[in-house]
Amino acid sequence: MPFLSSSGLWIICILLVATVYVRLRSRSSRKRLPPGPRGLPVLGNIHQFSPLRPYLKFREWAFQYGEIFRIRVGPQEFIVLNSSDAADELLANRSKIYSSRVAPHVAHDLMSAGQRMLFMSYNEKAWKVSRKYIQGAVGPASSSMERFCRFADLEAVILLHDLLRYDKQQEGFKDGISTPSVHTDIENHWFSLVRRYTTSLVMTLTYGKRVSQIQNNPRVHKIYEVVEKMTQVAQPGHYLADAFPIMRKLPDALAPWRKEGRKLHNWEMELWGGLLAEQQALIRSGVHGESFVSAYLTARAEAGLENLPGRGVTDDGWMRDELLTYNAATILEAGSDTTASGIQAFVLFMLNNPHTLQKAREEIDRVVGETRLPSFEDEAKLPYFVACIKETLRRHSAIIGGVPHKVDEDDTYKGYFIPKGSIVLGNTYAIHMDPVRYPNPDVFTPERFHKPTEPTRWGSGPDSTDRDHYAFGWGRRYCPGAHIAEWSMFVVCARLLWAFDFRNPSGCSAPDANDELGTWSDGFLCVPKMFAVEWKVRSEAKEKLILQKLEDAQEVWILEGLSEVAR
Ligand code: HEM
Repeated sequence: MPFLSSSGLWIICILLVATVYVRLRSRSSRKRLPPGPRGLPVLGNIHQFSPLRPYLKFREWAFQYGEIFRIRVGPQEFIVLNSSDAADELLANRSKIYSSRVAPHVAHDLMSAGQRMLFMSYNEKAWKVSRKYIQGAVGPASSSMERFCRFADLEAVILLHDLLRYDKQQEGFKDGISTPSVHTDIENHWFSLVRRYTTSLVMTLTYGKRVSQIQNNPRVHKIYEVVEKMTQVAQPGHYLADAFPIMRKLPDALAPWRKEGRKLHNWEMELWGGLLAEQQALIRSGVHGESFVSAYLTARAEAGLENLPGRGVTDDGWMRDELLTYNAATILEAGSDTTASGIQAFVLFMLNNPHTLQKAREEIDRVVGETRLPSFEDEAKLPYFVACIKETLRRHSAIIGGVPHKVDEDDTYKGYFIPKGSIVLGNTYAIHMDPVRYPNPDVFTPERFHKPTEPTRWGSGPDSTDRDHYAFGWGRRYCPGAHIAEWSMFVVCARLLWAFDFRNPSGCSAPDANDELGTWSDGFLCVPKMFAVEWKVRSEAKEKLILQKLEDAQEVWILEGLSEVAR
């Protein structure tokens, strides 16, 4: 059978079968699908948008087709919702049937061995169990928020101190030597100091271990490498086997992605599995801090299940080791770069809008004064500053394109048929840039959210129809870490404004926040590219206070008995 040796012919056969399948399916459905651009047979619209920046094309199509449009990626139907009304109605009000996912085959089945909850279907027991525990560890319950606020308060002091020291190291800035506005080495850049803050925080909540230093810390850098790799591998269009399920039946010799996916699984498990094994050893030795994983392992051991290797959940709902380690990993991954980039984006918008920066700083100075740091308790008295954070999340949230959901049953919306199994995407970018809902959407305008006489309402309020923005998604897949993300942005950004006269180094101008391609990275996480900032402390008194708070923080770490994450 010489023809079988040609992978090209195999692929053609498969594509032909897929074409026939798609044609038959579309003929059998006489119902009215939403409008959308014409695509190619078999491939659909896959060639019409950049898989690394789909949100730009999706916004154009939103203008053209209105609040709902349909495209096809291979055989996969893709319904895009471009108004907050449509997204609220389907993804929130009808979330019982709109909360699944279409898992990318290579990223989920192979790289994650089916254990990454972000990709799991709504009806999977493993998702329900995972969601419950993650929500408990990082969600809005008062016990987790109390723990989070205690550690965030201390970690934010360390960040201030790191930036004080960082400024002193950047002699080039002070001498007026021009510094490139785009760096490639994150290791010694202030971006990594913000990453240290977010990663240490989620590491403490998850494993009871701190990250005191990010430089020369390959393990912590690897968390970011895994996120980068995973989001790249999961990108629609990256593998034909994701779009054409029939290709998954090919033998190993014709399916190079299979070997690659399994290799990636082993690579990431060196990190995640290592963290779990260390925690198990600590528990056995009786010396371990308070954390999500240690509390879970202790409870599981008390139920007589100390050793529970393997994947998934038991019949009575206990997570086996590999699912547990992936859930811990999910908190580390989802809670690190997203929040760090939110803080970096805030700094970028402040540098782009000096009058806003001045107004927010004046509010903070008025409420806080010189002799103490801004704290969580100041929130109600800082409505303009809170509005600046909301506007940052509206104008450019890290997951700018939204995370696709899948619908589990046939449905209709305003007369349009939405077939079961379609991917349904809340088009966050188009919604956030809707000129009716947000006049002059390109312009950074915190005033649109500034309501000084009303109590503070964060994006994470319970009612999705009454939200200021949609940076955290919708319905039953709504981001469980939204509260801690917003609170981190609150405490860190307030302290940055209070402590530093941050500005562009002389000879550099801030990157233009409206330059989508030049200033923001591409990919699933669309975050600011590195840019230079001079961190100049605003007064000696403030510097002294930061140094004193640093000593207090270090005493608390010792009292809490928090160990350091091994490098
Ligand atoms: C500014 C920071 C953050 C942003 C913009 C963000 C945004 C999002 C979005 C858009 C989703 C998908 C929602 C949907 O499918 O409708 C999501 C899911 C998720 N987020 Fe966040 N997030 C942030 C921070 C965090 C933090 C700090 C954590 C945890 C420590 C976290 C944990 C998760 C998890 C576990 C999911 C998956 C939920 C599921 O699939 O059921 N996120 N996030």
